[in-house]
Amino acid sequence: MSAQPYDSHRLCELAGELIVNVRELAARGWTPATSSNFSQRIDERHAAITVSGRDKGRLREADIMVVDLDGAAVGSDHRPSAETLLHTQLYRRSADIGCILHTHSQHQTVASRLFAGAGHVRLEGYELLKAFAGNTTHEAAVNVPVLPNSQHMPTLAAQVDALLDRGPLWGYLIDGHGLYAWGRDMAEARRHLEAFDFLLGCELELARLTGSR
Ligand SMILES: CSCCC(=O)C(=O)COP(=O)(O)O
Ligand SMILES: [Zn+2]
Repeated sequence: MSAQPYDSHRLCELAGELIVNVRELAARGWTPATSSNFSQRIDERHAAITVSGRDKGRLREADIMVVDLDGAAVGSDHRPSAETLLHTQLYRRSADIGCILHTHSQHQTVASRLFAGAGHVRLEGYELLKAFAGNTTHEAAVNVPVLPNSQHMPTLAAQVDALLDRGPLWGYLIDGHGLYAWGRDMAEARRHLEAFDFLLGCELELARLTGSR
């Protein structure tokens, strides 16, 4: 029997962390109807990712599989997330990215619709902007890009690559779809995801109260 081409202890640890965190996010209603996908980097060539179509609220070890950074399944007959390329492109692009969280919360989805025309949501003046790694002041604005939705992952991946060429990025929205957020590890990715969701909720509420959109 050939050994796995990755550290299986590390996979076990990462899978356990994914299960706990994904279930918590699902309990908030951020992963409706089997939507959303989640991954963690195992090493420079492999990532653990959710199997396509699984109920993220009941995630268990069998719902997590390994892919290489081209998105091909490693040692599994399951189909990885339909959006695997959006994960692997980020792992390929930066060795600093260790965890990627994609959710479909109502804030994320409604904000993506409302701001699709503008192409981004400008987050400015919030103390919580300091939640984003490297942001030391509430004075720095963060633009969350909104990409047109597509079922063609290479099209989306090319747009994300172009955004990354322009400067630091912690996440992006896809119109009518949801949010991708990432970080060095689960804790940082989750902090970014939660900050985005909260701040998008603030923008929606402000738009409602002021009738500005
Ligand atoms: C029913 S949700 C449609 C697909 C999607 O957007 C998603 O996040 C889940 O896809 P996966 O293949 O990762 O289950
Ligand atoms: Zn999705």
